Amino acid sequence: MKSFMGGKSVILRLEMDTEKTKFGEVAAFIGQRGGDIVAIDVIQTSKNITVRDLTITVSESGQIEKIIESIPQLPGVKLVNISDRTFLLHLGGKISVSPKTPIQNRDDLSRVYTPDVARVCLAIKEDQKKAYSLTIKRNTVAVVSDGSAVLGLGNIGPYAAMPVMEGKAMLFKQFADVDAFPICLDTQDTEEIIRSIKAIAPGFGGINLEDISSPRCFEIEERLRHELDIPVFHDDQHGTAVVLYAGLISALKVVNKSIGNVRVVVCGIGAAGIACSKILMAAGVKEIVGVDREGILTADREYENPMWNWYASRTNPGRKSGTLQEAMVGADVFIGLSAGGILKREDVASMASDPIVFAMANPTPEIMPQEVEDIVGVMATGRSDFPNQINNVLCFPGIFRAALDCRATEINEEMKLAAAEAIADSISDEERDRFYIIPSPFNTKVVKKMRDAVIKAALATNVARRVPREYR
Ligand SMILES: NC(=O)C1=CN([C@@H]2O[C@H](COP(=O)(O)OP(=O)(O)OC[C@H]3O[C@@H](n4cnc5c(N)ncnc54)[C@H](O)[C@@H]3O)[C@@H](O)[C@H]2O)C=CC1
Ligand SMILES: CC(=O)C(=O)O
Ligand SMILES: [Mg+2]
Repeated sequence: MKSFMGGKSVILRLEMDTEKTKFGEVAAFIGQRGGDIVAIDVIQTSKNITVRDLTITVSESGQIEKIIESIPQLPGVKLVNISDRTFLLHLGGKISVSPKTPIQNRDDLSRVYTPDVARVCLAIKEDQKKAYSLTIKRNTVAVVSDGSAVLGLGNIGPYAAMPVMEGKAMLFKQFADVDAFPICLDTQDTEEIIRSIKAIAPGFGGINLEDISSPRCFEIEERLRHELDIPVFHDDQHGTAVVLYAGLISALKVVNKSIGNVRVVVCGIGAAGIACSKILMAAGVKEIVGVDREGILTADREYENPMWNWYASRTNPGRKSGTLQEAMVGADVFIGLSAGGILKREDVASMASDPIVFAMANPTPEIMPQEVEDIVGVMATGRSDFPNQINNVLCFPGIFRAALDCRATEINEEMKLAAAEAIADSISDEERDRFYIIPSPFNTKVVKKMRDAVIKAALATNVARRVPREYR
């Protein structure tokens, strides 16, 4: 049987002999096995035979496979076809390019293309800044990956990375009307990546680096920030840190603890884990203990990864050593940016009272919310199907909207902080509770608030090359 890789939604095409089984019996049979029929399409009917597509969702992975396996138990019912809705959504890719104006006659053709386009080209040659007014540059961002750290799936390469990058491009457009292109590079060489991105930069107003593994991601971003005059933003570092910070401010209010007094464990000292730790240090967290595959990072050891030596020298003031389990004892906050399923209920039970657990690995969190619901103060994941989604989708559309609108040369610390505060301010004290610490990506207030706050920060720090009309 086809594997659904943990999928929770499927379309089953069933042929039913209505003399042998009534549809109500089929529906009840599926319901008893945990399937919720959310749509029914009648494909064909004849005297005794009816063919229907049933769209079924389940709440737990593995249930779809069980339902499919048990269909032969139904008398007179034949399984004709199985479609995975998620794969259907990806057929042919998720985005396309469409012209802003139709080309209806030869006159249109000569203006959008040759000969008239040449005059526009020469105007830009004369004054390169005109690229912002006469091309797509001012509203376009490149979403660039090398496929080396895709979600928590690891180094799956540039072809397999494309669905995520297409998804990010969709989110840019839907949430902030930014035109984004997914670009997956067939190289994991630092210099080649830098060269490739610099070579494509003329057509873009910003570069969003995505799912490039650490420590290469740090040098790539740093070099590009200096060598390009458009914002370069590694989403997994800064987008994640902005949203994490906003989520933590809110969660601490729920459990009534202060940022200066909490003990924080960060698991996964890669791109996201390091950036999140940096923002927490800047916000006044005094005790952070970092844990990676080799256990707790401590200044008593020398690591091959230069970022880990840097990290160990600035965290773990008590020079603890040992395992993740040992780090968790008495901690107030767990921040997971590592891999799925590595945290156990006992680990959470060993934390301080009202623990905050942000299990942010995708697609599988370090621990599933249902395993610890009754013993956590606040629980969040990076996923869309649980409450409290802490995910960089809340940041990158709005922060780039602002950076493009004021033609910022970079996205600096002040702009990131302004973005975090705008997210946190989108929830009032009355609204906030343990299941609602962070606004939904569908909350249209967030991008507007973020745009305003980030543009003001860009203007105040002199990185804006254009003052949008409403700020003049
Ligand atoms: N919710 C969100 O918005 C975001 C979530 N993430 C998630 O965070 C995770 C890491 O992403 P990146 O930092 O971009 O990748 P990365 O490859 O730069 O870093 C991952 C780090 O986790 C460590 N790690 C892996 N398995 C581990 C284990 N069993 N125990 C301890 N450490 C382990 C690796 O050694 C590495 O240092 C991924 O699952 C990703 O999906 C990343 C960015 C945003
Ligand atoms: C959300 C995201 O960017 C990641 O998991 O890598
Ligand atoms: Mg990512």
